[in-house]
Amino acid sequence: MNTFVLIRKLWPFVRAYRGSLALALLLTAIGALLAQVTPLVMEYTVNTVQNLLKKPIDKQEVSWVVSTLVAILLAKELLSLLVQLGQKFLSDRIRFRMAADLYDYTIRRIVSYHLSFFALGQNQTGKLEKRIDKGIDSLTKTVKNLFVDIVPMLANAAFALILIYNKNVGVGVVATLVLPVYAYISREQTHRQKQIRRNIQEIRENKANALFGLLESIFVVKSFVREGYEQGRQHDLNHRLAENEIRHHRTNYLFDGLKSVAEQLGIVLVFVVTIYFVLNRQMSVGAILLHIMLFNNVSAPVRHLHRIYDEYTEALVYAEGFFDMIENNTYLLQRGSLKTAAWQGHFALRNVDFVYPNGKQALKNINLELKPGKVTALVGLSGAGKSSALNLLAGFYDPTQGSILLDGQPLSDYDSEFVRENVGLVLQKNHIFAGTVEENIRYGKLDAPFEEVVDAARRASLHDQVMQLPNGYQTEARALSGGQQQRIAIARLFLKNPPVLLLDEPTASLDAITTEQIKDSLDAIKQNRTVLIISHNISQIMDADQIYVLQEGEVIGEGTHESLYREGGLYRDIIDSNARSMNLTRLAATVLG
Ligand SMILES: Nc1ncnc2c1ncn2[C@@H]1O[C@H](COP(=O)(O)OP(=O)(O)OP(=O)(O)O)[C@@H](O)[C@H]1O
Repeated sequence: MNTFVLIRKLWPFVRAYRGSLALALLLTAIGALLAQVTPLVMEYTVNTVQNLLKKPIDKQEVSWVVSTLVAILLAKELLSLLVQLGQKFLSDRIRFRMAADLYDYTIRRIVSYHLSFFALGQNQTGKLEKRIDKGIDSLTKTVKNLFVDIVPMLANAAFALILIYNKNVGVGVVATLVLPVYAYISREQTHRQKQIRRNIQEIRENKANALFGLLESIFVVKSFVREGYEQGRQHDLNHRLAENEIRHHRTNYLFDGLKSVAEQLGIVLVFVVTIYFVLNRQMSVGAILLHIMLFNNVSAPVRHLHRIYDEYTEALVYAEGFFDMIENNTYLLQRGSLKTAAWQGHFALRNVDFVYPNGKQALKNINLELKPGKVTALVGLSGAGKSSALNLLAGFYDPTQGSILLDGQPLSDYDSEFVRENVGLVLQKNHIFAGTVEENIRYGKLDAPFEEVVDAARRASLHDQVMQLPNGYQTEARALSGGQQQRIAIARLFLKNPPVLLLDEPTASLDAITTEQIKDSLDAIKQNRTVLIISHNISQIMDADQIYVLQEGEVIGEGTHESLYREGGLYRDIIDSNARSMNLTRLAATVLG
């Protein structure tokens, strides 16, 4: 990414603050002019003092000259202070507000992406978090550097150079000569740092991700006594980062030293040339002080310019990853605008192939239908592609080949929010947010009164257990057991009350009695809805109106429980295994007597 592209991408975010920017630039010009006052006053002082020394001391004249100079210097300092305060205030306002806008925009973009975006290795939680944070931080710094720091510095250096040239072209040329040397050293420095910076960025992302992973899996780490192994993995990353940081800093010190030499050389040259003119009586003694101070006004900003350039090149590296992430239209849900009141909820997959972003083909030439008001079940061994099919129906992913129809129209023609509003999901791993039980259930219907939340919890066989908790519905939901969390997800679904239900192992982590209660509740809300259920629990499968048997991503059988069982094959094997694992003979003998 180059500067032009970066400014073009940043401009939409900066535009809102163009008034503040213009004001900051105005203050900049005033500040740069003020910075030249001191050298001029010093030149005048030296020359005046020299003239005063040539004649007998006139106390009145001396005190007038001294008080005037003190007044000018104090007034200049006061004005400079006000200008700097104004600049800092404006710069902070632009920076922090723009950071907030960038965060808003990033969140809006990211939550609208397809799940396939989050399935990519480079987009794991920790890495994304680091990229967003570092990206926004670098960009806001860049705006401050570009619009608030660089311009004042350049203005200051330019005004000082103009003044030097105005005084003497020879001294001006000497002062200017140092600049290309400076620029060359800075460019070399940046060039050498580029790859190191990329390494640092990559390691930082991996480190954040590894730390997230470690904290998330702390139970597994402890149960397998893998503390030492995990420490080793973190240690490698930390040390690789440390080595790169050391190389980065070492290069900086070296080049900073070179630049300091160039600057000192400049001062010596300006000094020598000015002395030459002074001794030839072409300049006053005050010119020595004036030129040295003006040269300082040229070199000081240039010295800072490198810091800015440095931060800027770092920002370019981070900006690249950041904009790649927030401008990724490939993962934006491309959906139409269709919304229909005559919703039937008839879904159909037609010759659907689906390949995950990592290249794994999960579905091959799938044809299946979810009929309105009917219960459809997907059965198959682990990894057969059942959840993948459900993900496609929920619109989380798009098929690689083939089409998904909803009431005869391609699913992609529908407004995606409209479809998701009408579809309720209970997944294998139901995410419970940080928050109370009440907040987590209410997520199904944000404006639901408390009574409705309680009613949903009752239907999900959760209410009684919640009431036994010391803080009832105000208990932190993540502190509940796996089965209780599963029921929070089911209560959430009851509250949402959608016409289509997609259930992936809805009772996976529940005990037998709760499973039966939930089954009854689900049976009650299944009436007149389109339902898809995936379950390894045969009692939930047998009642389905239509069952599809999946094997290695393909539909290998369809029908009712009875017809599929008669056909034999995988379905029969699954049912028989289920029956055997339940030890049906003994169970029947004890239960039925
Ligand atoms: N996010 C993913 N990225 C890549 N491959 C995936 C992803 N999710 C699933 N797969 C792969 O796709 C195939 C089908 O997985 P899927 O989860 O659909 O199976 P399933 O029938 O639901 O299995 P289970 O009964 O164990 O839940 C598997 O081989 C799995 O490894």
